Amino acid sequence: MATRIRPSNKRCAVIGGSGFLGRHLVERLVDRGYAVAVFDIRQSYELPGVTFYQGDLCDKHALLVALKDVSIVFHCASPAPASDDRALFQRVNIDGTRTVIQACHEAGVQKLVLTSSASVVFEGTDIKNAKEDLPYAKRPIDYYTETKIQQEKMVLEACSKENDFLTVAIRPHGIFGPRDPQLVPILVDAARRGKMKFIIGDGCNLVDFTYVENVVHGHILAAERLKTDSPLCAQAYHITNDEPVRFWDFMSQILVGLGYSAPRYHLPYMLVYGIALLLWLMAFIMRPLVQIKPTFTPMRVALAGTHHYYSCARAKQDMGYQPVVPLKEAIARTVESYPHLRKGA
Ligand SMILES: NC(=O)C1=CN([C@@H]2O[C@H](COP(=O)(O)OP(=O)(O)OC[C@H]3O[C@@H](n4cnc5c(N)ncnc54)[C@H](O)[C@@H]3O)[C@@H](O)[C@H]2O)C=CC1
Ligand SMILES: CC(C)=CCC[C@@H](C)[C@H]1CC[C@H]2C3=C(CC[C@]12C)[C@@]1(C)CCC(=O)C[C@@H]1CC3
Repeated sequence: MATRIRPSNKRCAVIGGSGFLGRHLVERLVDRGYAVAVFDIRQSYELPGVTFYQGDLCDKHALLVALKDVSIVFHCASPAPASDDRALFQRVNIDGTRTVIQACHEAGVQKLVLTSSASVVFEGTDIKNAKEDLPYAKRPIDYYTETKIQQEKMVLEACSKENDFLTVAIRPHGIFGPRDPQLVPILVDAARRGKMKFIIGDGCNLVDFTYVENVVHGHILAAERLKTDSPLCAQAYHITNDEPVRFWDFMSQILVGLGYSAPRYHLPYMLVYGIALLLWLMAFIMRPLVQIKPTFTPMRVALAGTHHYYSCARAKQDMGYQPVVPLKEAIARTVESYPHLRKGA
């Protein structure tokens, strides 16, 4: 029988614990009796049982203070994909993750759980029910993804049974839920500016949107099942809701739930992609003179108009993963949690 960690004896750290996913993870860990250290460049809340350490993960000395007596580290810090800042992604996701690994070694941490991303294999074209053995994208869709690939490789390569340091990577996709600063706010902003009338393509493309509590569940299972003799060592796992949904149906359900109209008019995918590419090029050329942030980036159009959904069979098999909140319930909870974004609010 598999041995179970006794949470009350365990101290873990969540790097990026002030963020959307990180905070949900911290709350669940506290519920399960873990003592949690949060390490983040900002502190966004307070919670009994949680100690906050404010600092940059590129600073090993600051990290070492937070990792004292910690046996499990969850690394879910990253600059936001929308920042599109190559140097920042390189510094935090690559150099910073190397520093996290070094700090883990020096502090005697036994397990490192990385929040990677399913997009490490996405090149902007259809992905249907992909397993984890799909090769990394040769042409990643943006700098963020480029650095997530290198980050994942680095963490998995650091796994060493001899040195009693085990690592695993979780690849979520399209995380949503209460307090998410990205998905729902971007969507509502686009609706309020009259930009959510159109469906890109035929509207049939299937995508994984994953409720944050399911992603948290996957992380905690991974940490607790990661053992020297388990198949999880140095592996990556897709964690999804296991209910791929039409991208535009999902968007429509959120919009209608918040009182906005669902998109109705179809536009050809290639036309919109071409326009987005042109706008991106213009913004790039004019960068030295003026900073423009177009809503329609080629990356967003690709996300909105292609299939991208992933199999979580490996997580089911190796760690007994099953989503704990089904999609319908997850959408209802999410809509409920944004009263301030309702139409007319
Ligand atoms: N939101 C999504 O749909 C998906 C997210 N992910 C990954 O999940 C993780 C968490 O994402 P979210 O919670 O959505 O992002 P978030 O932006 O809400 O949280 C990231 C946290 O990292 C912190 N951080 C950033 N740079 C830091 C640094 N140099 N030192 C210390 N802390 C730093 C931020 O202050 C923030 O609190 C990220 O690694 C992201 O790549 C993966 C797939 C999908
Ligand atoms: C599944 C997955 C990886 C989701 C990531 C979340 C965001 C990338 C999406 C959240 C809101 C989406 C959105 C668009 C693209 C993708 C998102 C930013 C559009 C810009 C697509 C073109 C439109 O018609 C407007 C959309 C607004 C919302």
